[in-house]
Amino acid sequence: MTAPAFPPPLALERVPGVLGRIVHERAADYAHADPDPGPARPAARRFEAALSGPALALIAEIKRASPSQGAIAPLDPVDAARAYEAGGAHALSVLTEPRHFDGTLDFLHRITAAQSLPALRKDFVVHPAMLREAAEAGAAAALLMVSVLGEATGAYLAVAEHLGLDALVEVHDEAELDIALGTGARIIGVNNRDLKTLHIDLDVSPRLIARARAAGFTGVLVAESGYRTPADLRTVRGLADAVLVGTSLAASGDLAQAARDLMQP
Ligand SMILES: O=P(O)(O)OC[C@@H](O)[C@@H](O)c1c[nH]c2ccccc12
Repeated sequence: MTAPAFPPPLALERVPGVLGRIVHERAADYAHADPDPGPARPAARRFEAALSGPALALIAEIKRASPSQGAIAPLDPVDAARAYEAGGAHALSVLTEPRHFDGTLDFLHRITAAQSLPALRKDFVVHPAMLREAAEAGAAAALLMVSVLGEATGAYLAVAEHLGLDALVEVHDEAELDIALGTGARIIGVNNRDLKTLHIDLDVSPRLIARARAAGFTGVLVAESGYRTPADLRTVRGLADAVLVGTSLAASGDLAQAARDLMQP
C-alpha cells in the first residue's frame, strides 16, 4: 500500500473561540514533528465493530478536566477504563490533550496495555504525527474534527486508514456534516456542544443524525456530549448507534454504576 499524500497545511486562523486557542497550542506542540505516518497497518475496525450492534452502544470517556467544567475528577486512567468495562461500556474515549483536559498520550498506552476495550484517541488532531502516535499507543481509533480540519478532513482520514485506525469524524452543523459525508467516513459523530462557545443543545444530534440517514449514510452514527440521565438519551434511541459520554460518568464517583444507570432503557 502506498502512503497517503501528506495532508495540506491547515488554515487554523479561521477557527474561532475556545477551540481556536486549543488548536493553535496543539499546532505549536507538533510544529517540528515528523509528518511521515510510517508503515501501513491492517485495518482491524475494532472500534467500528464495537459500536455496530443492535443496541445503543456506550463510548465512555476518561475525562479529568474540561474547559467548561475545570477539574472533573482525578481519575486513574486504568482503573477508570476497567470500571467502564465492568459497567458495560463498548468502547473508550481517552482524552490526551494536556492543558485543558488534563490528559496525556501516556494514558492511552497504559489503558491499551491493561485492558481490551477499543480506545479512541480524543485530541485536537492538527498534524499527521498525532495519528501515528495514536496507532503506536494501541488506539483503535482517533477523533477527526471537521471544525478544525475543514476540507483537509479527507486527507487526514486517509492517514488514519493507512495506519489501520478507525476515524470518528466529528461535526456540529449541516455544512460540516456535508463535508464529512463527502469524505467517505464510516463513523460520524455529532457533537451537541458547540466548541466555539461550549454551549450544549441536545437537539443537534437527532437533527443531524436524521439528516445523515436521509442522505443515505449507512455507517455508524454517534451522538456526543451533554448526556446525564436515561431521559436525555430518549432523543437519540433508535436513531444513533452509540453515545459518547464523559463528564456525567467521570464526575459520578462510581463509574461502573453510573454507566449502568445511564444506559438502562
Ligand atoms: O463530557 P460530555 O459532555 O459527556 O462530552 C463527552 C465528549 O463528547 C466531549 O468530551 C467531546 C466531544 N468532542 C470533543 C472534542 C474535543 C474534546 C472533547 C470533546
